[in-house]
Amino acid sequence: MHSNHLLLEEPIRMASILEPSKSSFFPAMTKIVGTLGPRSRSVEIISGCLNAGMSVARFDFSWGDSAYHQETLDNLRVAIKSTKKLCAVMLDTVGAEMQVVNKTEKAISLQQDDNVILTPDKGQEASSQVLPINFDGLAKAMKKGDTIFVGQYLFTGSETTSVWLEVDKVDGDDVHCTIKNSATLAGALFTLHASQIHIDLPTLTETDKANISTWGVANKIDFLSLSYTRHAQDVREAREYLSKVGDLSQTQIFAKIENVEGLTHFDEILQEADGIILSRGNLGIDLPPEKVFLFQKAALYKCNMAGKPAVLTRVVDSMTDNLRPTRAEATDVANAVLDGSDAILLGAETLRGLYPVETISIVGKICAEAEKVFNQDLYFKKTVKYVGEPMTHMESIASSAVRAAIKVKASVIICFTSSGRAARLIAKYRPTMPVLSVVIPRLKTNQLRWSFSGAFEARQSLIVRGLFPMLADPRHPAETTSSTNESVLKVALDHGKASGVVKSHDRVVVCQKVADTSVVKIIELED
Ligand SMILES: Nc1ncnc2c1ncn2[C@@H]1O[C@H](COP(=O)(O)OP(=O)(O)O)[C@@H](O)[C@H]1O
Ligand SMILES: C=C(OP(=O)(O)O)C(=O)O
Ligand SMILES: [K+]
Ligand SMILES: [Mg+2]
Repeated sequence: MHSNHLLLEEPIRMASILEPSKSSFFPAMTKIVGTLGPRSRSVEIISGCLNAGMSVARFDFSWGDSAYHQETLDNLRVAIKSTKKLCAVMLDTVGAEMQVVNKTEKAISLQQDDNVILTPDKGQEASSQVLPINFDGLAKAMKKGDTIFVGQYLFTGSETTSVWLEVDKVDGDDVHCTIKNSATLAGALFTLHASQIHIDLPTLTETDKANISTWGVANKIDFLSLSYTRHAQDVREAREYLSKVGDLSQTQIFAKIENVEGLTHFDEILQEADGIILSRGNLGIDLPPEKVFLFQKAALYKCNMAGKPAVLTRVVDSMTDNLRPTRAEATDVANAVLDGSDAILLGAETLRGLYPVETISIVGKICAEAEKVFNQDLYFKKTVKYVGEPMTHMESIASSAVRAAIKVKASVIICFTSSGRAARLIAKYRPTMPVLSVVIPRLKTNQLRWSFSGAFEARQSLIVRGLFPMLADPRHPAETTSSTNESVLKVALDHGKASGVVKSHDRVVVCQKVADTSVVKIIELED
């Protein structure tokens, strides 16, 4: 797949664009996070999603209760077993999300130029005249002329179920608005977005804490997607909560940047978080449209240089109802890869869309094409320069492994790792070939019982571009003697051969520790 590496910066023979791509053992190096919901919760559909390339399943607690999500997760577990595809689990919080309280779930018609009142009085029934909301402080935050957006949960922006409101006046706790476009609010949940204001709701709400301490702990979630992260302190608090709530000290926190407040504090949030979700759904409304791309490019660059995974949302909204993306969407997915995304997160497309499996498959195909023309050479130089000298030993080993693998046209890099850190560092240099991260379990104790580490670390690499985890047999102790190293390497190579990623006579770069010394070695396979 990497031998015919093209560069956009060099003249491409136009006819070569038409040449079909060779199929690979995995759909793409870029990962796909799928939100599971009504349209994607049967074992059959989830299996389809896994086979199409979904490697992280997102459970969004803005919607549905924990029993509902548990049923979906149980189905996911069955699908993982039968497809033999690994998949990590992400719990997405509600956070500081404003919602319309519509207990009867009756459809509500709103007419352009009519008036509607937003009230925190949840006792009132939702109607064309009044929309009760879950937030007391809206009136304090709004003034005449401000805009408010009300949309169906995971609104796509192209549907007739979303409205723009303009604030006329604030009256006590109520906000009086003029409706700017006619729409019918139909569906289970409507969220509200008020442009560029501070919403005085906690980032981790009581509901979120309850969901994490029950569902999250019971299911040992790999990732917490922290909605509406606005400050580094939000991440610190979430981390503290995870460590005291049960066995979740290993859960990684992905900060969702969804508004201008989070954007303003991006650098400090990135330092605290394990990864970033660029939530273009909400952020795309909070920012002027002409600025969205700039945030995307700047944020992805920062994540890349920090070596932390970046996930981009809302790429193929129109596929919620259609089998093909628009041209703009198809191009957007490719640009996300060229800009440095690790993963693409699908929301409405998989949750309530008509074509969850097809969407994953098409997004994967676009990513794979973009990866082929990603200017690795330029990226590598930028990264090395950014890191500066003297490099840490590990950084130097990781970058050298990638460079060697490219120079000898290795088909794969095999990286031994226990914490996952070494593999992530290699991924940071964006090798053009897959990295098999061989996670060596470590025996650990919490003073009550013994267990092996490794499962979290293996699943958490499922969100990093280019990393493909493999959990080594715990009977191989994590001692770095040459005989244990050799036997694990043999298993890894057999695994690589069985899955088709390595063939006879291929070159393979191996990154491991022998005794106390980190080594990068190049091996040439025989038959
Ligand atoms: N159990 C192991 N056996 C052999 N080599 C290992 C093992 N764990 C890590 N390494 C290698 O040791 C070096 C240091 O990795 P380090 O980042 O300290 O480990 P980890 O990835 O577990 O955090 C890397 O070259 C890595 O590939
Ligand atoms: C993914 C997003 O958020 P959510 O789906 O949680 O509303 C987004 O805003 O892009
Ligand atoms: K959410
Ligand atoms: Mg959002």
